[in-house]
Amino acid sequence: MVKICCIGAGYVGGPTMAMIAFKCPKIEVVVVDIAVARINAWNSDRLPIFEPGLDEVVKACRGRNLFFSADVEKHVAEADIVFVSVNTPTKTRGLGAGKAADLTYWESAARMIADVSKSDKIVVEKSTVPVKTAEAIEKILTHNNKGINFQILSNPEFLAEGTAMEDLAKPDRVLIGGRETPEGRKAVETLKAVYAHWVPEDQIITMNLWSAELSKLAANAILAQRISSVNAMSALCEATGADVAEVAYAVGKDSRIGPKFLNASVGFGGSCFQKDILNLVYICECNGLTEVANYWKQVVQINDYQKSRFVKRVVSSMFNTVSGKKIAILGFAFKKDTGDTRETAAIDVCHGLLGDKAQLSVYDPQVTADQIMRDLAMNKFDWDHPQHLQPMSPTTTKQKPAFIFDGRNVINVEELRKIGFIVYSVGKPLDPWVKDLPAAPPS
Ligand SMILES: NC(=O)C1=CN([C@@H]2O[C@H](COP(=O)(O)OP(=O)(O)OC[C@H]3O[C@@H](n4cnc5c(N)ncnc54)[C@H](O)[C@@H]3O)[C@@H](O)[C@H]2O)C=CC1
Ligand SMILES: O=C(O)[C@H]1O[C@H](OP(=O)(O)OP(=O)(O)OC[C@H]2O[C@@H](n3ccc(=O)[nH]c3=O)[C@H](O)[C@@H]2O)[C@H](O)[C@@H](O)[C@@H]1O
Repeated sequence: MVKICCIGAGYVGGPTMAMIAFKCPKIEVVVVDIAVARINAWNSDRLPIFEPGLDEVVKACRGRNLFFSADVEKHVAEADIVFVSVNTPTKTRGLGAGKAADLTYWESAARMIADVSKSDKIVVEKSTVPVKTAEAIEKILTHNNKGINFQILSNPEFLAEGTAMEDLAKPDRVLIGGRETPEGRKAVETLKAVYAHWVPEDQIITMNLWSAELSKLAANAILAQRISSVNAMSALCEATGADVAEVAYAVGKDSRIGPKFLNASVGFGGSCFQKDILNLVYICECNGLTEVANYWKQVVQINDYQKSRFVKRVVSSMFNTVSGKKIAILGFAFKKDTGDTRETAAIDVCHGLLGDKAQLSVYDPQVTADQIMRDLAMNKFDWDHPQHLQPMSPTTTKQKPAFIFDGRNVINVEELRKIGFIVYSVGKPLDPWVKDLPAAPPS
């Protein structure tokens, strides 16, 4: 029986391994993590992450051929294939801070694999990593040469949160990169055989290691670029009376472009798009490709612009101040069907509004109040200007007129206008109220 161990029981490790166990009953899969609370949650009735369809798959396999354990070293030592699915966040300090990927977690996982291994292993990069990481990992693994053969494969993950189980069950493609040596090719075939249990062979693409590593960064950069492109258009739509949904529909009908990922929004969020593009920017800079780096940087800059544009719309619509005004924020996670708040646009929007002293009530069915408070904790209360000393205008106490600002274009504008709301929707023809206000007043 092939034994798989996955280091990292997060949004990728958990669902991915659950799907492998589900589709391959003869393979034993153990997901390990240093976060004991997370492992306990995976072993409980309340899984640590919310994903539609995940509960059912975990329940079908847990205790059969799917296990969650905090005994990291034991299960790594016993495995034939070790997936590494640890976090690779943006570095916050040192060389490349604010851009480069922080590979601390990856490196410590690799050192541990090297230390505890007593048999040959295939080590699979599941985390999103800078191109050429496999070379560094190889060096770590073979540093204390104990006569053990390690083959490194790149097998980036393309699932999106909220649809992870669907994406895993029917992936557009599975990508495997390996060394172009007989041992490398053999390792690629071994991993391919795992996915071939449910993925058609022509959808399992194999290539060299560096192409596979870079393909992941490229895919995320191009997806995010589509959103920034349509969001840039949304600003022009508002200025001209065009409707971004109509424009996106017309553009997406071109079969060369396609309809997906053209929804204008308050900006993309999530743990990966921004981090992966910044990482790409850093890699370009390190390779002396300044123009290429600047090109991709612009995708993130437009995303930041879209978030601040949204906040400015809210503030300027409500008489240029939201101080003391009650604002309900519906939805806090970075997209629907997830409780993940990492890099959610809602944090920036809330910070922008809190900066102008708005009173926020935030609700999201998948996010706890504690989590929201933690995410917003960076705000400082303005002690010099206590709110109770500030005069309340009649409009702030009565809360009229009432406004709705739709950063997702999901509400029925006409119905809400009928019952008296002033409505702003990203990229849509402007409400007469908003129309005469500057799109982006000076901050
Ligand atoms: N979240 C997503 O939708 C996707 C994420 N990715 C990539 O997958 C990787 C993981 O992402 P997530 O699952 O979202 O992160 P996560 O933060 O949810 O999970 C990572 C887990 O690794 C554990 N960990 C860290 N160092 C460890 C060590 N040395 N030993 C054992 N456990 C360790 C952490 O405790 C954590 O539970 C990242 O590189 C990300 O870019 C790729 C595709 C989709
Ligand atoms: O590497 C990763 O982590 C993953 O990143 C994204 O997945 P994810 O971030 O989970 O979710 P998306 O559906 O891509 O949405 C990202 C953000 O873009 C926003 N978005 C998406 C689509 C769109 O048309 N408009 C738009 O604003 C979403 O609301 C969300 O805030 C990619 O879609 C996955 O393929 C990739 O594996």
